[in-house]
Amino acid sequence: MQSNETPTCNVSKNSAMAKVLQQCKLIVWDECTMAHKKSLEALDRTLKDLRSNNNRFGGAMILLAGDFRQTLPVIPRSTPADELNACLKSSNLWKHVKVLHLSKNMRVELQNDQSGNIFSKQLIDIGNGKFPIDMLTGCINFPQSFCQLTRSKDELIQKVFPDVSQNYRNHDWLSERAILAAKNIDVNELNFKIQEQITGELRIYKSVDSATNQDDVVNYPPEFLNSLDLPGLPPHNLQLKVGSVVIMLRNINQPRLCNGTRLAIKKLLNNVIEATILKGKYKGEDVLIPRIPMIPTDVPFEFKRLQFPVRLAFAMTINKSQGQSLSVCGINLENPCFSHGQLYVACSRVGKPSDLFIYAPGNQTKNIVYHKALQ
Ligand SMILES: Nc1ncnc2c1ncn2[C@@H]1O[C@H](COP(=O)(O)OP(=O)(O)OP(=O)(O)O)[C@@H](O)[C@H]1O
Repeated sequence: MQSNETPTCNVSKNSAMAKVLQQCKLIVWDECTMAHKKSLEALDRTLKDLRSNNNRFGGAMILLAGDFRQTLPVIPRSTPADELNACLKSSNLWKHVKVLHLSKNMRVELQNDQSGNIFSKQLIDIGNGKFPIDMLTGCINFPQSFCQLTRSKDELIQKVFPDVSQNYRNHDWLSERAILAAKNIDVNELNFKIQEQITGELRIYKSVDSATNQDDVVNYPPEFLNSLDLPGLPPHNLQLKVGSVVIMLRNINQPRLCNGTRLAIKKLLNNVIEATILKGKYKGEDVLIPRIPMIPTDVPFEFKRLQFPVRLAFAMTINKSQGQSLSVCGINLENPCFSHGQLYVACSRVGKPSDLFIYAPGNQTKNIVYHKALQ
């Protein structure tokens, strides 16, 4: 998608994708609250053009699935107003959306746990910004009935990944647990700590970074580019062990290897990583991951990083976890949530309080909800 005012999708008229888009009757767009309004508007323009039909979306029906209590588009260095302005509800197309409600939390219901009713009500209260706030601190206190509180990060790791040095070989065990945090800095620290507990040789892959524009080469030397750790981009210094969990950062072979797929490392070779898919339809399949060039979009100049498109994923950011179900979930709130819906997304990955472990200094934290997003 281009970054101008009226972008279209990058689909040429003769491509296989164009054929699918011309013939389909229904397009399902999941996790729509995270989408930028311009991406939906780009789809509208593209479908009109490809289908030679001036009706909305070229006459196709679009099913948007999502919950506006969850996170909004990520806009670097933005204000709440920027995020609200970027979300689908601010698009001219929104007035044509017919809203249908789902009322049961199936993730909770499936657990058949006696805490179910209270837990799903507590989750909804967090999502709606109705959870009682301590007037002195502006924070919420976690009641005993809501989660298992831990006293330290080490205890959090121990509760979510008990005996990881033995259990990591069991892919079912590994696939159903993760620790979440709002910021990458906390996620990285947790990942290093957990990977340290796995035996085996640490393999280091350094990326090759270069400015793409010849005029920028002298201003942005490789050492500077190497020092940049950007969200959505693998690190320059990628340190992995066999058995570690990683997450894909790009779609390289859909539908098997998509942005967000979690895998366990099987072999760390010089030019390729072999890994096993942990969840979903292709669970258990071994795949090969090559190094690919990646160009980040949120820096004021263009540069390219040649690296394996993966990050460690024993821990991941709350935004990355949206859409996933977990059997055991840890949340590190040392740095509190900083944007709409993050606490609700994090707490609602599991179906019962005994599977939710939280580390929050003072047992309290901020719950950020933009009420305008819920109207
Ligand atoms: N109608 C249903 N009957 C039985 N199980 C269901 C039903 N709907 C959902 N589930 C189960 O509930 C869990 C959560 O479902 P799903 O991931 O589709 O929810 P979601 O609304 O997309 O959640 P989120 O957006 O918070 O990630 C899954 O394990 C799914 O299989």
